[in-house]
Amino acid sequence: MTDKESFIRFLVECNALKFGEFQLKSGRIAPYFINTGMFDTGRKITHLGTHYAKAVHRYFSTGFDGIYGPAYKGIPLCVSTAMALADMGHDTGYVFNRKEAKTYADKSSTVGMALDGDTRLILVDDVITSGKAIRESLEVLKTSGNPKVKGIVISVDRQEKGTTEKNALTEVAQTLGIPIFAIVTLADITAFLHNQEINGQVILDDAMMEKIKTYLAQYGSA
Ligand SMILES: O=P(O)(O)OC[C@H]1O[C@H](OP(=O)(O)OP(=O)(O)O)[C@H](O)[C@@H]1O
Ligand SMILES: O=C(O)c1cc(=O)[nH]c(=O)[nH]1
Repeated sequence: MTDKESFIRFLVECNALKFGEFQLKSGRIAPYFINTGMFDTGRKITHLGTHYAKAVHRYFSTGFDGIYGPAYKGIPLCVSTAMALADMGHDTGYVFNRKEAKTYADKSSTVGMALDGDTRLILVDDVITSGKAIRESLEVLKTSGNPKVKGIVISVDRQEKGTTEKNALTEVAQTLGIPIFAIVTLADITAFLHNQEINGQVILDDAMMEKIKTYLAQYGSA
């Protein structure tokens, strides 16, 4: 089994990949959803952090000072990635933002390592759909020391349109000049799961595959 296949299997076994009908942040109604909140035990989040740490190391080596995870789902992602990187011999910082402003004691809008204009971060997030969340999370940093974001690693590129017809990941990478890498794409997921039995069950059958194709006809952009 390839690394990508074992990651997809892990998504399925933790129920982090669901098929059905879901409203997304962008307002799109999608036939599938990735919920990294389902990595809800120490073992699962450790395993997830290891996948992210390997990807961060593969694409960015040690050229960064910390891992930034946008709230909320990015919080366990940045912590578990930093822990896994430390286990791999690269002790690095981590930081996440507050979604709501805090008005007393430590009022800063980020929690974790100190940030300044020389800090080099890697942003980790769960998925990219339209790219809105990633753009918003980069804005937050401008008023929090203005660190440099050297790259972005996500679990799944849903391979959808951004603000134009272009793929959201490519659009964000090009307009912001930040390289983005996904552990897997939707195409990897469908290629592996279509009519494939996992623990005795096919979760992506022909009918669901048709729904995904219909959705992609409207929002897809590979
Ligand atoms: O590319 P986009 O169209 O922006 O969509 C993807 C984003 O939407 C969700 O964020 P949300 O703020 O809903 O996440 P949370 O559950 O972590 O608070 C998800 O965690 C991604 O970050
Ligand atoms: O676009 C979204 O809002 C979204 C998609 C997805 O697969 N998972 C998620 O948490 N959010």
